[in-house]
Parts: sequence; C-alpha cells; structure tokens
Amino acid sequence: MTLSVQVSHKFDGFELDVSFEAPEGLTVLFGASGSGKTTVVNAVAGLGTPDQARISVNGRLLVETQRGINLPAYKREIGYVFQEARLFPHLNVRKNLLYGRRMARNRSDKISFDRVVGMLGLDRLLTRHPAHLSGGEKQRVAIGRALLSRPKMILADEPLAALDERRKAEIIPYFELLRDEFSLPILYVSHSIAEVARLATTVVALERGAVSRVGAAAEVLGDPAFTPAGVRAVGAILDARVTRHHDDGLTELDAGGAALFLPRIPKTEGSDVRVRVAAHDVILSRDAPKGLSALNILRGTIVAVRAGEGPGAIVSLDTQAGRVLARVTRRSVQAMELTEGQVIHAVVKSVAVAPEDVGAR
Ligand SMILES: Nc1ncnc2c1ncn2[C@@H]1O[C@H](COP(=O)(O)OP(=O)(O)OP(=O)(O)O)[C@@H](O)[C@H]1O
Repeated sequence: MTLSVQVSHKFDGFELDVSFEAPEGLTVLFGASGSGKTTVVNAVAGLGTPDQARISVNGRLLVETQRGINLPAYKREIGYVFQEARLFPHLNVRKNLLYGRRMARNRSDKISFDRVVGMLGLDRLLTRHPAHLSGGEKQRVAIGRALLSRPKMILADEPLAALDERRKAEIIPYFELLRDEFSLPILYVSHSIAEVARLATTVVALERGAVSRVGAAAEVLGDPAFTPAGVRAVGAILDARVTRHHDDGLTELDAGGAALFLPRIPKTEGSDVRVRVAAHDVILSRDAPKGLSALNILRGTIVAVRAGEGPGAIVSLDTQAGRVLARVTRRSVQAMELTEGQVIHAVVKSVAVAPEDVGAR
C-alpha cells in the first residue's frame, strides 16, 4: 500500500483511533468539523507527537512510536498546500516557486521548473507579487511550490476552502493533473462531496475520531447507506469517454457502451472522464420512455431499494454505464412496485449534470 496510517491520540474529551491503507493516487480524508482530520494530518506532517502512531509512505517509515522512530517534519519531504496559499509577500511568483526547490536526483525526473510553470499556467505571473494575484492564482503558485520541493508526498489541507465556487472550479483540474501526471501520493483533506467526487481515488471517511468507511470513490459515494453529507449528496460516479462534441452544444460520451449527452465538456474527444450523477437528478420509469425531452435513458436492473426515514428512498440499479442511484419517494416505490431484480429505466436530464460534475480520470 502506498499510504499506511495508524494514529491514536487522546485529548481531554476526545479520543482518536484511526487506521487506514490507501493505494496510489489521491486519498481524500473526509469528515465533518471536529471528526479528527487535522489531528491525522498533523501526525502525518510530524507536527507534535501522537500517543501512538505508525505511518509509512511508499514503504518509507515516517513514524513508529513503539520503536521510537519519529522523523522530524523537515525530513519527511512532504509538499504542503494549505487553505491559504501562505506565499512570501515580499517575493515574486518566480522566487516563491524557487523557494525550497530541490534539484532533480535523476534525469527521468518529471518535475522541471518549466514544466510546472507551464502546467499550472504561471508563465505570465512570474514577476508578480502575491498581493497582485487572485486567490486561485495564489493557490496555483502554492501547488507549484509544493511540487518543486520534489516531495515524497503531497499533503493538501482543505486547499479550496477559502475560494469561491468559480475559483474552486478553476483549481480542481490542477489537482487532477497533480494526481494523474506525477506518481506522488496525495493526502487531501476535505469536507466537500463535490471534491471527493472529482478528485478522490480513495475516500477515508472519519466520524468522531474513527474511520467509518474506506474505499474507492465510486464505491463509497455509490453506497446508499453512506450519507455523511446528507441524502442530497448521494450519487453515482460513472467512467466514460468523450466521443463527440455536437454543434448544438452537447458533448456525447460513451459510458460502457451507453451514450450520454451532457452540456459541453471542455475535454478533447477520446478523453477519459468521470461523471457524477446525483441521485436526485435521476427519475425511474418501468417502461422504456417515449416522447420525453430527456436524452439519457439507461436500462438497468434494480439491485437494492433502500427506504430512508423521511419520504424518500434510494434505488440502486446496475446499468451498462455502471451503478446508478435514483432518489425517489417511498410512495413511488410502492406505486411502481419497485423490487430487486426488476428491469427499469433511469432517466437523466442532460442539463442536470453541470460541467463541474465531470472530471478527468
Ligand atoms: N490540542 C487539543 N487539545 C484538546 N482537544 C483538541 C486539541 N486539538 C484538537 N482537539 C479536539 O479533537 C477533536 C478533533 O479535532 P480536529 O482538529 O482533528 O478535527 P477536524 O476534523 O480537523 O476539524 P475541522 O474540520 O474543524 O478542522 C475536536 O473535538 C477538537 O476539539
């Protein structure tokens, strides 16, 4: 496993006992305020000593309290991206980027200054000072600076929390690049389902100091029994490929052989994408719908019907495109006599899926 984390710590009135393993990619540490995210991050970063911890990254041991091993923070070789960019105000972008830079140890190294600047679109900003950058631009510089320190892992602590929605949407693709272009483990703290859906390879959900769930993003978000952010956050993640941009502004995707039409996605034809389809944007029909304005109709088989405490229920169905979830009323479940094994049609309105619901994979 790329990331192996075990931390226990007792504060007055709060007990943390967290243990998880994560494969290569971006691991989102997800949890409500006070669930223990910062305590875990501090243990990984080497800020303070937990009562008991064993943490390794790609087999390299950072701390093992029982054996008295505890690398100081500066020797852990971690690149940080925080909520605020924490740039040096008196240095321009170029100097901020070069601060703490480490030289390549081998020629196959992918992290060159020019590549990082190009990838993050910082070319035109190099001579500017942080005071003259937008929040999103500052965060791009912070990502570049973290990368240029040639870290063994990246630790991103709520890196989008201080940005408005537009800036968030602007920065997320850079984290996708970070995830996909460099084989660096990334531990990413967030309490946003949207970020989990776009970025997570693995989700580690924390609740009251313990891990309540670990798994691949699609699996965790697609579990109707797992609703830490409320039922409105429940949804499926579908893997798809961009097949064609149509003249009328729609992009056609191929999801496991099924065609999906979504509002224009800024990706080239042939790109692999992941698409989040929220359960409340899906309606169900027993018969193949005709004369309907919706363009996306997926035929599937019901694998579970889960009634909530309120009027709603989540129906999970397996389709050609993958597992899809639909949030309907319990009344509809009864009226339509929805049961496991039944063949059903899921209808997804194209415009229900916003461009920010579609990311790279
Ligand atoms: N130094 C401390 N002394 C006592 N209690 C602490 C200390 N640090 C954290 N705690 C408590 O431990 C719990 C977990 O805190 P932690 O900061 O890890 O949560 P979090 O998930 O990061 O929350 P947030 O998203 O609000 O930052 C909280 O109940 C907090 O009050």
